[in-house]
Amino acid sequence: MENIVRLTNVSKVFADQKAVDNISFSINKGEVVAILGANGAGKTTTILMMLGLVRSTDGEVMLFGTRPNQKEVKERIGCMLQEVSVMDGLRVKEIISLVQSYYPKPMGTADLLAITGFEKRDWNKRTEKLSGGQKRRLNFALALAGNPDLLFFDEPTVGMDITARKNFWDTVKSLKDSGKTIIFTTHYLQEADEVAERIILFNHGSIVEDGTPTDLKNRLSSQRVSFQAVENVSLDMYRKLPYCLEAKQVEGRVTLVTDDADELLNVLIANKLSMKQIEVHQGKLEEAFSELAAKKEVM
Ligand SMILES: Nc1ncnc2c1ncn2[C@@H]1O[C@H](COP(=O)(O)OP(=O)(O)OP(=O)(O)O)[C@@H](O)[C@H]1O
Repeated sequence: MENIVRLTNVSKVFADQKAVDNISFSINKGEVVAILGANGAGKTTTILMMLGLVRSTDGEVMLFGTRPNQKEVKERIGCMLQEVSVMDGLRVKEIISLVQSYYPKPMGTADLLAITGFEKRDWNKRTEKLSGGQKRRLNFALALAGNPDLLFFDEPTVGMDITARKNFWDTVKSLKDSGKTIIFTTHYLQEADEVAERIILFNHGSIVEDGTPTDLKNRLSSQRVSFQAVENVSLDMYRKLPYCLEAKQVEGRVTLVTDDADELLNVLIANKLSMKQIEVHQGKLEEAFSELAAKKEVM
């Protein structure tokens, strides 16, 4: 597996503020990774260090086995940052062909149009005439113009409507399928849950969790097993079962809260409890985060 990003004991101090505190992680080719955390947790600073735009105070940041500020790295990365700023006075097609010209193997204009969903009639517009959504689309096109192997998106869907957001993430999935590595931040947890294969969770400059969305949900949130009770069994009986944390009943349907739904189902079956219409509900990422918030002051 080709290593694309490696951070080793990286810290960043701004004046008297420790923004990033001794973090380490590595990312392999083709991974789609979400960096999550509350405002000010250190996500953007970490991305800027990976882009070579901010120097770490301590530790080592390596991209493609070398320093991020090297030309051969810059030719392989693309980014869409939070601040939307594009050069005024140029037409969309001019700024795109300018950026394409910086790269040895840029993405073709037809592909860029198709991937970013730019309307051909907007291609001739001057950038200052673009709407907010069109400016974000232009930033997306500029991130892809060099046909990079590694893409960074810092809160890419802020200000996008629901359709634009869905199209954006569908595109990200197809970029992943074409072998690109993608790192993004978002405050929309559902996006991270649906798109990311891995979540790195920041809290006050440190990494507090690193795993798949399912890992995080299993580790941090409770699952529920619910069923239609066939026999009249008291809730206290369920509460005494191993792996059952809580039991409640609404209109004949029993819901058991558990930290291991598989084991609890085994126990229910071993106890020959008759059940109909069994459902297992996994916790949501929001619940996992609330649980962490209670424990570690995250989000
Ligand atoms: N250039 C800077 N100078 C001084 N302090 C900074 C600078 N950039 C970031 N910080 C501070 O570092 C901390 C981490 O900021 P960062 O922007 O990395 O957080 P974030 O997780 O991206 O937050 P958000 O979700 O709000 O974008 C914050 O306390 C912030 O005020």
